[in-house]
Amino acid sequence: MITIFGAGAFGTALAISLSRNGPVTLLARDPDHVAEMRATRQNARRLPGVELPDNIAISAELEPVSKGQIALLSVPMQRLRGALETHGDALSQGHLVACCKGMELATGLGPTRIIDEMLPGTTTAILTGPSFAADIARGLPTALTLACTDDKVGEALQSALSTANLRLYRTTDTSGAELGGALKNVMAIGTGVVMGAGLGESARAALMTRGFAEMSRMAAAVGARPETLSGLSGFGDLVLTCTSEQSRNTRFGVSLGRNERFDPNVTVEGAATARAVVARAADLGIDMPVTRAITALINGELQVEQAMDMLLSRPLKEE
Ligand SMILES: NC(=O)C1=CN([C@@H]2O[C@H](COP(=O)(O)OP(=O)(O)OC[C@H]3O[C@@H](n4cnc5c(N)ncnc54)[C@H](O)[C@@H]3O)[C@@H](O)[C@H]2O)C=CC1
Ligand SMILES: O=C(CO)COP(=O)(O)O
Repeated sequence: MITIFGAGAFGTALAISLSRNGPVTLLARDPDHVAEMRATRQNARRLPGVELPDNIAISAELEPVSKGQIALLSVPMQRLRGALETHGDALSQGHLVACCKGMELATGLGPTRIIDEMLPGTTTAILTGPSFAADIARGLPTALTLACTDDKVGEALQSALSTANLRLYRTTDTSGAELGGALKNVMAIGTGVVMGAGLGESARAALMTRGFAEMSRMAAAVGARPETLSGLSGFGDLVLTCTSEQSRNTRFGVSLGRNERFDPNVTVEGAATARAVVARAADLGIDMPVTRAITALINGELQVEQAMDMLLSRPLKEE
């Protein structure tokens, strides 16, 4: 039995996909949400229009996870620590797989580092890569990265979490995998701004490419492997997120580029993460001008024209 903690779009999509392999428990924190999903066999709040198969048990009560049992943590990044503070005891025996993308604002840590800090001694892993929840839920073909520092556990997780339509590639480089997923969301806000402000597809390609250079720079500074960044969790997810309006980060950026309001209830991981990345880059002593410009736009400190001037007026240099 796999436990999925967090009944948002992604947790629900993973529950649907994994229910092909066997029974799954999907945990929502709001009892009314649980009642709704049980009655309608849909998660209308987060992933409307997709049926929840019968072998998904829906609950608001987290039963203690037994030794070696798999638990996926699919809550937004900035909520992960709080969720572990509340439910750490019940989760501590399991193989925990973070399913969130981002960097914690207060500490600059990624999800596997937070799990390590909160539950020392647990084997942690992260499932990340290019995938929209709606695609996974519909059973469309998807490939993701499963990163786990313990390769034996990683192999078991890879096999348990792959399905006929969901193909997992394995690595032990958790820091590279979580960094790629965090930074691509920041770049997606930037490319959204470019498209929203009408700056064109050429500018979008330039931002993605120079953004990828910054992702690689930070990855090198923290000891992540370059091939992780050029794989599904880095380059792959950058391409998907920056080129599709299915992405909430992209849509948020488009609104920003058009000076339009954006629904504050929509999860936009890249916004808080951008601020965390700027602080982390300063600590590491690395230059990330694209990230800085995007963060200033998010913070309302720069207008689009000023951000473009700032980037375009930098000294010319070698690629
Ligand atoms: N939606 C997508 O297509 C994908 C999302 N992700 C990642 O998955 C993570 C979750 O995103 P979504 O599911 O899309 O967000 P969402 O906004 O659809 O849902 C978030 C869910 O987390 C729950 N939650 C928040 N705090 C909680 C807590 N303390 N305890 C229990 N539940 C809590 C909320 O009630 C909500 O149901 C994010 O980091 C996102 O980047 C990754 C790949 C695809
Ligand atoms: O992570 C995702 C795609 O891989 C989902 O992107 P958004 O969070 O921007 O919707």
